[in-house]
Amino acid sequence: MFKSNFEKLLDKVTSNLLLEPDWPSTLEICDTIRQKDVQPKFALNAIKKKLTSPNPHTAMFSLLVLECCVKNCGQLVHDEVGTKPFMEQMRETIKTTPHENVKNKLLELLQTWAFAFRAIPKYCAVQDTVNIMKAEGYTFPALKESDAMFSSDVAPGWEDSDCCHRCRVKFGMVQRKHHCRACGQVFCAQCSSRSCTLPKFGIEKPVRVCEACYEKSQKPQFN
Ligand SMILES: O=P(O)(O)O[C@@H]1[C@H](O)[C@H](OP(=O)(O)O)[C@@H](O)[C@H](O)[C@H]1O
Ligand SMILES: [Zn+2]
Ligand SMILES: [Zn+2]
Repeated sequence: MFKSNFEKLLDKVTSNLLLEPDWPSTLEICDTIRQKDVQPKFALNAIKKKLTSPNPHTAMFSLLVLECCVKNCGQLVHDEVGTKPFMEQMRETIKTTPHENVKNKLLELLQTWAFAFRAIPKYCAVQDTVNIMKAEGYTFPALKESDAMFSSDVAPGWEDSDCCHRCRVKFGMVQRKHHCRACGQVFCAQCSSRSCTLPKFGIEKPVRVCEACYEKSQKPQFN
């Protein structure tokens, strides 16, 4: 029977023959969702089905796929995961899974998502679910705030101007233009002499940024 690229990839990364996660294929799954080769609802239902597998590897690997999709596919996936029905199914899985590591990982994920979505009212079902489960006596692991950084954004396009966005010096033969990769504005060399990584844009190597964006990068912050 015909299997889409997404389904083939999902079978591959949740195979009980895998000894460790197949991250390249897992990220490829995120790409199929982001470029809309597969509907998020369909993809998440397929992942949820694998989550209830009696095989511990399949169940755990499908949970890692879910984690990766929430981190990398942005609103496309958040709009499904942040709903009451999805949260009900996660609660049910925690209550019924025979796999202790799956239960613990799912508790960790619910808490991370609740923190990441704390300022987004439409996803309040996540925090509500955490609150209900705490009231039911479930203990959640310590929150690792760094896990709550989702890189679903892309870096902004570059602006143009005849003067520096920060100090207003005019550009010319000597005073050259430079662009901040974080805000896309144009600056003189002195106002954009810093560099840093931009994980939220998937930029893992240090790139040129302006003073203001550099200062912001030094403080913890989430979307
Ligand atoms: O080398 P120049 O001729 O000044 O050209 C500038 C550099 O390529 C800058 O790269 P950078 O931001 O990495 O410095 C770029 O941001 C500007 O838009 C260009 O005008
Ligand atoms: Zn300047
Ligand atoms: Zn900037």
